[in-house]
Amino acid sequence: MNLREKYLIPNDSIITIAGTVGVGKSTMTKALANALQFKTSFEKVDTNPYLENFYADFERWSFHLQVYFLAERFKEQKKIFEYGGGFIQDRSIYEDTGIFAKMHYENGTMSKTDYDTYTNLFEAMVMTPYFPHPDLLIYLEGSFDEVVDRIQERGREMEKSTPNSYWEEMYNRYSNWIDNFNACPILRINISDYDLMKKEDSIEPILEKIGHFIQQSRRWKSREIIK
Ligand SMILES: Nc1ncnc2c1ncn2[C@@H]1O[C@H](COP(=O)(O)OP(=O)(O)O)[C@@H](O)[C@H]1O
Ligand SMILES: Nc1ncnc2c1ncn2[C@H]1C[C@H](O)[C@@H](COP(=O)(O)O)O1
Repeated sequence: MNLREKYLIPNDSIITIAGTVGVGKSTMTKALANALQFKTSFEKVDTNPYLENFYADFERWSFHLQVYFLAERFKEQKKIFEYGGGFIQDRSIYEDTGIFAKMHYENGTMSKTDYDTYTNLFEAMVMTPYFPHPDLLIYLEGSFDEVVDRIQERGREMEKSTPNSYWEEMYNRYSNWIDNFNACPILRINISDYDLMKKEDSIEPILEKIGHFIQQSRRWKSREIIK
């Protein structure tokens, strides 16, 4: 019996990993996909044509970057839909609007006109049959110091040279955002409760929780349909 069967995780599940920059989403995405033999949907950082410019000048590039991310994420959503699930997704589309676009608008680094255009586009794209909401959003959380250490350790120059106040504001916004998030079921995991680097089998308790959550939420959904 493989791990997916052992923990009763349906093979058409869609699991999204959310959390602030550097918290460990990509690492978790790889580990879960590997354990479950699922496909992955990653954020492409190296080939993003706007990201470096954006970090150098938020005001000039924030709208361009948001539209780029939205288009990329929408293509990924469409792919997940066409495959019929069985995916682990690195970061949710909800974070683009709920964290990044909002933060830049509220800080004055995205104009109201651009923010309204972006929000209209987001709403038009999300209200389509191509948009499968995930079965589960896994929210990774840890202390601010741990997160900043990981950003430094990973070593992307554009992030290392961004002031800590940017990461701190993002960290606080994430905490408020997740407390009010209700678009799909959430499983919160603290990064100090597992260590995928040193203990490979620390994925198993996470798989157990995922199986439990998805079973429960699918039972709920089928009850709602019967009603
Ligand atoms: N469980 C872990 N223990 C220790 N270091 C980790 C762990 N998960 C991720 N890291 C390290 O933290 C950094 C950021 O991880 P990454 O998965 O790229 O984060 P994200 O995708 O959330 O930005 C990387 O250097 C990675 O090797
Ligand atoms: N929607 C976004 N707006 C601005 N910046 C974003 C957005 N989504 C991701 N990013 C940035 C943040 C990081 O520098 C890289 C990759 O994120 P990570 O959390 O490391 O996967 O892109």
